[in-house]
Amino acid sequence: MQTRALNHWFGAGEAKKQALYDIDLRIARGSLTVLVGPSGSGKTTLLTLLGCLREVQDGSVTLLGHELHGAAPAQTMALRRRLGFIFQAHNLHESLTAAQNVVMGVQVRGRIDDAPARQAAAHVLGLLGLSDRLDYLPANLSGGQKQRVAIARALVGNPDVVLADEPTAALDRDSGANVVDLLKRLGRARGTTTLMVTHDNRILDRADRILTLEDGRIVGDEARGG
Ligand SMILES: Nc1ncnc2c1ncn2[C@@H]1O[C@H](COP(=O)(O)OP(=O)(O)OP(=O)(O)O)[C@@H](O)[C@H]1O
Repeated sequence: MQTRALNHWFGAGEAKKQALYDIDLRIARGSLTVLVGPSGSGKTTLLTLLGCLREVQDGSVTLLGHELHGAAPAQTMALRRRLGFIFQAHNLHESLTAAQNVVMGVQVRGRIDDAPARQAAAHVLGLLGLSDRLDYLPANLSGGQKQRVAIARALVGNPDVVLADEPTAALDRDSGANVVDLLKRLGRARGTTTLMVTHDNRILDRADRILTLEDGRIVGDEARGG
Protein backbone atom coordinates (compact mmCIF):
# COMPACT_ATOMS: atom_id res chain seq x y z
CA MET A 1 0.00 0.00 0.00
CA GLN A 2 1.52 3.29 -1.00
CA THR A 3 0.68 6.95 -1.40
CA ARG A 4 2.71 9.60 -3.18
CA ALA A 5 2.11 13.34 -2.98
CA LEU A 6 -1.46 12.66 -1.95
CA ASN A 7 -3.63 15.75 -1.41
CA HIS A 8 -7.33 15.88 -0.70
CA TRP A 9 -9.91 18.65 -0.45
CA PHE A 10 -13.51 18.89 0.67
CA GLY A 11 -16.05 21.45 -0.53
CA ALA A 12 -15.83 23.88 -3.41
CA GLY A 13 -15.28 27.58 -4.04
CA GLU A 14 -15.01 29.69 -0.89
CA ALA A 15 -15.74 26.66 1.27
CA LYS A 16 -13.00 24.53 -0.23
CA LYS A 17 -10.79 23.16 2.50
CA GLN A 18 -7.71 20.98 2.27
CA ALA A 19 -7.87 17.86 4.46
CA LEU A 20 -4.64 16.08 3.44
CA TYR A 21 -1.30 17.58 2.38
CA ASP A 22 1.41 15.74 0.46
CA ILE A 23 1.06 12.34 2.09
CA ASP A 24 3.94 10.02 1.18
CA LEU A 25 3.59 6.61 2.75
CA ARG A 26 4.67 3.07 2.16
CA ILE A 27 3.02 0.41 4.27
CA ALA A 28 4.66 -3.00 4.36
CA ARG A 29 2.68 -6.11 3.58
CA GLY A 30 1.74 -8.08 6.69
CA SER A 31 2.32 -5.16 9.06
CA LEU A 32 -0.02 -3.61 11.60
CA THR A 33 0.08 0.17 11.39
CA VAL A 34 -1.81 2.49 13.67
CA LEU A 35 -2.92 5.97 12.72
CA VAL A 36 -3.32 8.50 15.53
CA GLY A 37 -3.97 12.22 15.67
CA PRO A 38 -6.48 14.79 16.91
CA SER A 39 -10.06 14.94 15.74
CA GLY A 40 -10.24 16.42 12.24
CA SER A 41 -6.60 15.67 11.43
CA GLY A 42 -7.52 13.58 8.38
CA LYS A 43 -7.31 10.00 9.67
CA THR A 44 -10.66 8.84 8.32
CA THR A 45 -10.08 10.68 5.04
CA LEU A 46 -6.81 8.81 4.53
CA LEU A 47 -8.35 5.47 5.50
CA THR A 48 -11.25 5.88 3.08
CA LEU A 49 -8.94 6.94 0.23
CA LEU A 50 -6.83 3.80 0.75
CA GLY A 51 -10.00 1.71 0.93
CA CYS A 52 -11.37 2.90 -2.45
CA LEU A 53 -14.29 4.49 -0.62
CA ARG A 54 -13.43 7.95 -1.97
CA GLU A 55 -12.04 9.10 -5.28
CA VAL A 56 -8.38 10.13 -5.37
CA GLN A 57 -8.23 13.80 -6.47
CA ASP A 58 -4.52 14.51 -6.56
CA GLY A 59 -1.41 12.36 -6.22
CA SER A 60 -1.11 8.62 -6.22
CA VAL A 61 -2.48 5.74 -4.17
CA THR A 62 -1.45 2.20 -5.01
CA LEU A 63 -3.35 -0.65 -3.43
CA LEU A 64 -2.49 -4.31 -4.07
CA GLY A 65 -0.45 -3.26 -7.08
CA HIS A 66 -3.11 -1.07 -8.65
CA GLU A 67 -3.14 2.70 -9.06
CA LEU A 68 -6.38 4.14 -7.69
CA HIS A 69 -6.08 7.63 -9.17
CA GLY A 70 -8.26 7.50 -12.27
CA ALA A 71 -9.11 3.82 -11.79
CA ALA A 72 -12.32 2.60 -13.39
CA PRO A 73 -15.27 1.88 -11.05
CA ALA A 74 -15.23 -1.82 -11.97
CA GLN A 75 -11.62 -2.04 -10.88
CA THR A 76 -12.12 -0.25 -7.55
CA MET A 77 -15.12 -2.47 -6.89
CA ALA A 78 -13.03 -5.58 -7.51
CA LEU A 79 -10.29 -4.25 -5.22
CA ARG A 80 -12.79 -3.41 -2.47
CA ARG A 81 -13.78 -7.08 -2.34
CA ARG A 82 -10.22 -7.90 -1.29
CA LEU A 83 -10.44 -5.56 1.71
CA GLY A 84 -11.93 -6.04 5.15
CA PHE A 85 -13.56 -2.99 6.70
CA ILE A 86 -14.22 -2.60 10.40
CA PHE A 87 -15.98 0.61 11.34
CA GLN A 88 -17.39 1.81 14.64
CA ALA A 89 -21.00 1.63 13.55
CA HIS A 90 -20.99 -2.10 13.00
CA ASN A 91 -24.11 -2.26 10.80
CA LEU A 92 -25.07 -5.82 11.53
CA HIS A 93 -28.30 -7.02 9.97
CA GLU A 94 -30.70 -7.20 12.89
CA SER A 95 -32.78 -9.99 11.37
CA LEU A 96 -29.78 -12.29 10.84
CA THR A 97 -27.96 -14.30 13.52
CA ALA A 98 -24.28 -13.72 14.33
CA ALA A 99 -23.27 -16.62 12.06
CA GLN A 100 -25.52 -15.45 9.20
CA ASN A 101 -24.06 -11.94 9.40
CA VAL A 102 -20.57 -13.37 9.09
CA VAL A 103 -21.60 -15.70 6.24
CA MET A 104 -22.49 -12.55 4.30
CA GLY A 105 -18.83 -11.53 4.63
CA VAL A 106 -17.81 -14.75 2.86
CA GLN A 107 -20.38 -14.46 0.13
CA VAL A 108 -19.49 -10.94 -1.01
CA ARG A 109 -16.27 -12.43 -2.31
CA GLY A 110 -18.02 -14.73 -4.75
CA ARG A 111 -20.40 -17.66 -4.77
CA ILE A 112 -19.54 -20.11 -2.05
CA ASP A 113 -21.79 -22.95 -0.91
CA ASP A 114 -23.68 -22.47 2.33
CA ALA A 115 -22.02 -25.29 4.29
CA PRO A 116 -18.37 -24.19 3.83
CA ALA A 117 -19.38 -20.55 4.29
CA ARG A 118 -21.09 -21.39 7.56
CA GLN A 119 -18.06 -23.44 8.63
CA ALA A 120 -15.69 -20.54 7.89
CA ALA A 121 -17.99 -18.16 9.79
CA ALA A 122 -18.10 -20.48 12.82
CA HIS A 123 -14.31 -20.79 12.77
CA VAL A 124 -13.66 -17.03 12.79
CA LEU A 125 -16.38 -16.41 15.38
CA GLY A 126 -14.66 -19.07 17.50
CA LEU A 127 -11.30 -17.27 17.20
CA LEU A 128 -13.06 -14.19 18.53
CA GLY A 129 -14.53 -16.08 21.48
CA LEU A 130 -18.10 -16.27 20.18
CA SER A 131 -18.53 -20.03 19.60
CA ASP A 132 -21.50 -20.07 21.93
CA ARG A 133 -23.23 -17.12 20.25
CA LEU A 134 -23.48 -18.30 16.63
CA ASP A 135 -27.26 -18.41 16.56
CA TYR A 136 -27.92 -15.24 18.55
CA LEU A 137 -29.56 -12.24 16.94
CA PRO A 138 -27.68 -8.92 17.36
CA ALA A 139 -30.42 -7.68 19.71
CA ASN A 140 -29.39 -10.39 22.17
CA LEU A 141 -25.66 -9.61 22.04
CA SER A 142 -23.73 -7.02 24.06
CA GLY A 143 -22.05 -4.06 22.33
CA GLY A 144 -18.66 -5.75 22.52
CA GLN A 145 -20.03 -9.02 21.13
CA LYS A 146 -21.67 -7.19 18.20
CA GLN A 147 -18.38 -5.47 17.49
CA ARG A 148 -16.62 -8.85 17.45
CA VAL A 149 -19.23 -10.19 15.00
CA ALA A 150 -18.46 -7.22 12.74
CA ILE A 151 -14.73 -7.99 13.03
CA ALA A 152 -15.40 -11.64 12.16
CA ARG A 153 -17.40 -10.52 9.12
CA ALA A 154 -14.49 -8.36 7.95
CA LEU A 155 -11.94 -11.16 8.40
CA VAL A 156 -13.83 -14.22 7.21
CA GLY A 157 -13.18 -13.62 3.50
CA ASN A 158 -9.38 -13.64 4.06
CA PRO A 159 -8.92 -9.99 3.04
CA ASP A 160 -5.50 -8.87 1.82
CA VAL A 161 -5.87 -5.56 3.64
CA VAL A 162 -7.87 -4.70 6.76
CA LEU A 163 -8.91 -1.08 7.30
CA ALA A 164 -10.35 -0.30 10.70
CA ASP A 165 -11.64 2.78 12.51
CA GLU A 166 -11.52 2.44 16.33
CA PRO A 167 -12.31 -1.30 16.14
CA THR A 168 -11.72 -1.99 19.82
CA ALA A 169 -13.50 1.00 21.36
CA ALA A 170 -16.43 -1.14 22.54
CA LEU A 171 -14.30 -4.06 23.73
CA ASP A 172 -13.07 -4.98 27.18
CA ARG A 173 -9.36 -5.33 27.79
CA ASP A 174 -9.01 -9.02 26.97
CA SER A 175 -11.15 -9.01 23.83
CA GLY A 176 -9.34 -5.90 22.53
CA ALA A 177 -5.96 -7.56 22.99
CA ASN A 178 -7.28 -10.76 21.40
CA VAL A 179 -8.42 -8.85 18.29
CA VAL A 180 -5.02 -7.21 17.86
CA ASP A 181 -3.20 -10.49 18.35
CA LEU A 182 -5.45 -12.13 15.76
CA LEU A 183 -4.70 -9.36 13.23
CA LYS A 184 -0.99 -9.73 13.90
CA ARG A 185 -1.18 -13.50 13.44
CA LEU A 186 -2.99 -12.99 10.12
CA GLY A 187 -0.24 -10.58 9.12
CA ARG A 188 2.44 -13.16 9.76
CA ALA A 189 0.59 -16.19 8.42
CA ARG A 190 -1.08 -14.71 5.35
CA GLY A 191 0.52 -11.31 4.81
CA THR A 192 -2.68 -9.50 5.75
CA THR A 193 -1.87 -5.80 6.10
CA THR A 194 -3.75 -3.83 8.75
CA LEU A 195 -4.14 -0.07 9.00
CA MET A 196 -6.26 1.17 11.86
CA VAL A 197 -7.26 4.40 13.48
CA THR A 198 -7.20 4.07 17.24
CA HIS A 199 -6.32 5.76 20.48
CA ASP A 200 -6.43 2.50 22.37
CA ASN A 201 -3.16 2.02 24.28
CA ARG A 202 -3.52 -1.75 24.19
CA ILE A 203 -3.13 -1.52 20.42
CA LEU A 204 -0.46 1.16 20.33
CA ASP A 205 1.74 -1.11 22.45
CA ARG A 206 1.37 -3.96 19.96
CA ALA A 207 1.58 -2.04 16.65
CA ASP A 208 4.50 -2.43 14.25
CA ARG A 209 4.31 1.24 13.38
CA ILE A 210 2.57 4.36 14.62
CA LEU A 211 1.81 7.21 12.23
CA THR A 212 0.68 10.55 13.63
CA LEU A 213 -1.42 12.94 11.57
CA GLU A 214 -1.94 16.59 12.44
CA ASP A 215 -3.80 19.12 10.33
CA GLY A 216 -3.67 16.80 7.33
CA ARG A 217 0.07 16.14 7.54
CA ILE A 218 2.13 13.23 8.81
CA VAL A 219 4.05 14.61 11.75
CA GLY A 220 5.22 11.36 13.33
CA ASP A 221 6.32 7.97 12.05
CA GLU A 222 7.54 5.57 14.69
CA ALA A 223 8.56 1.96 14.07
CA ARG A 224 7.95 -0.39 16.97
CA GLY A 225 9.36 -3.74 17.88
CA GLY A 226 5.81 -5.12 17.71
N1 LIG B 1 -17.52 14.84 3.92
C1 LIG B 1 -16.84 15.91 4.30
N2 LIG B 1 -17.18 17.15 3.88
C2 LIG B 1 -16.50 18.23 4.26
N3 LIG B 1 -15.44 18.21 5.07
C3 LIG B 1 -15.05 17.02 5.53
C4 LIG B 1 -15.72 15.82 5.18
N4 LIG B 1 -15.09 14.79 5.78
C5 LIG B 1 -14.09 15.32 6.48
N5 LIG B 1 -14.03 16.66 6.33
C6 LIG B 1 -13.04 17.59 6.92
O1 LIG B 1 -11.74 17.09 6.63
C7 LIG B 1 -10.90 17.18 7.76
C8 LIG B 1 -10.39 15.79 8.14
O2 LIG B 1 -11.47 15.01 8.61
P1 LIG B 1 -11.33 13.48 9.04
O3 LIG B 1 -12.70 12.97 9.32
O4 LIG B 1 -10.52 12.76 8.04
O5 LIG B 1 -10.51 13.61 10.40
P2 LIG B 1 -10.26 12.52 11.52
O6 LIG B 1 -8.83 12.68 11.91
O7 LIG B 1 -10.69 11.19 11.05
O8 LIG B 1 -11.19 13.02 12.71
P3 LIG B 1 -11.98 12.17 13.84
O9 LIG B 1 -10.92 11.62 14.76
O10 LIG B 1 -12.84 13.21 14.49
O11 LIG B 1 -12.77 11.12 13.14
C9 LIG B 1 -11.72 17.86 8.84
O12 LIG B 1 -11.44 19.24 8.79
C10 LIG B 1 -13.14 17.59 8.44
O13 LIG B 1 -14.00 18.61 8.89
